Amino acid sequence: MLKIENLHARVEGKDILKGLSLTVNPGEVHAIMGPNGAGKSTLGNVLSGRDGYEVTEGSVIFEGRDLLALEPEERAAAGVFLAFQYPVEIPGVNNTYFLRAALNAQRKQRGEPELDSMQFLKLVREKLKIMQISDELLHRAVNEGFSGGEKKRNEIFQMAVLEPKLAILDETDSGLDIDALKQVAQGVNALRSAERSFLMITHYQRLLDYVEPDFVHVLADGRIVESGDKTLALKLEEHGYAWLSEANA
Ligand SMILES: Nc1ncnc2c1ncn2[C@@H]1O[C@H](COP(=O)(O)OP(=O)(O)OP(=O)(O)O)[C@@H](O)[C@H]1O
Repeated sequence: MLKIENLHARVEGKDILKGLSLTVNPGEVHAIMGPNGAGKSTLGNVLSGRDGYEVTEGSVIFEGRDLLALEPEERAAAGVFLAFQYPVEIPGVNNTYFLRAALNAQRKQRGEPELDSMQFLKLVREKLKIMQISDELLHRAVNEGFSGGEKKRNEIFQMAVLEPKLAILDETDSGLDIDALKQVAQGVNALRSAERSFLMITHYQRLLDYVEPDFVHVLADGRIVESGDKTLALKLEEHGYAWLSEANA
């Protein structure tokens, strides 16, 4: 589904990704861990096509297509979703309206018919049920005045509605209380399927107690330096990243 080879990327003239390679097959959940400033968010931003990130070398093939050649909205329509580390507030824009506009823009790009308000409402109700969340946040402006946890839950709800093929979650667990963490994890698990893959950027192994990854990778200094199963996350929790450099020395 996703094949990243020797990816190099630069931000503001600074090299951040320095030869990152990663393959994700359909249905797999990959956790990306690593020290602060290693380039984890940069990876998510490069994949989603955010402005200001310059790819200087390497390739990214997504479902047989050159992802880097696509515009951000084409990537979204192709099924790439990024849940932001810091979700943005859009004052004055109703959350439900925003979601419907986003979904319909993607459907239009794919040549699918747009959903009218009744069809959309039906979809929203289904998703609210699956995600086990109340509709209270939907009536407010996008993320405006939302608590940190509410913003993260809203991101997961957006993901549920947009039904991406590849979901990149950038520290979606940070700042969540225990109940919200379980709720977000439950949402992710409900969306796991044989066709949908996840890249979960996280600092904490506790998320992985609830969403069991198929693979755990350590991203350090712009590349993947170690990969393993979920026991790798437990070792990192116990010993920290220094252990890895010592073990590899
Ligand atoms: N827009 C930008 N302008 C300047 N430097 C940037 C920009 N975006 C990222 N960087 C730099 O790139 C490096 C990698 O940042 P990135 O956010 O990808 O790291 P990270 O692994 O996600 O870190 P954290 O765990 O702290 O969230 C950092 O040194 C950061 O300061």
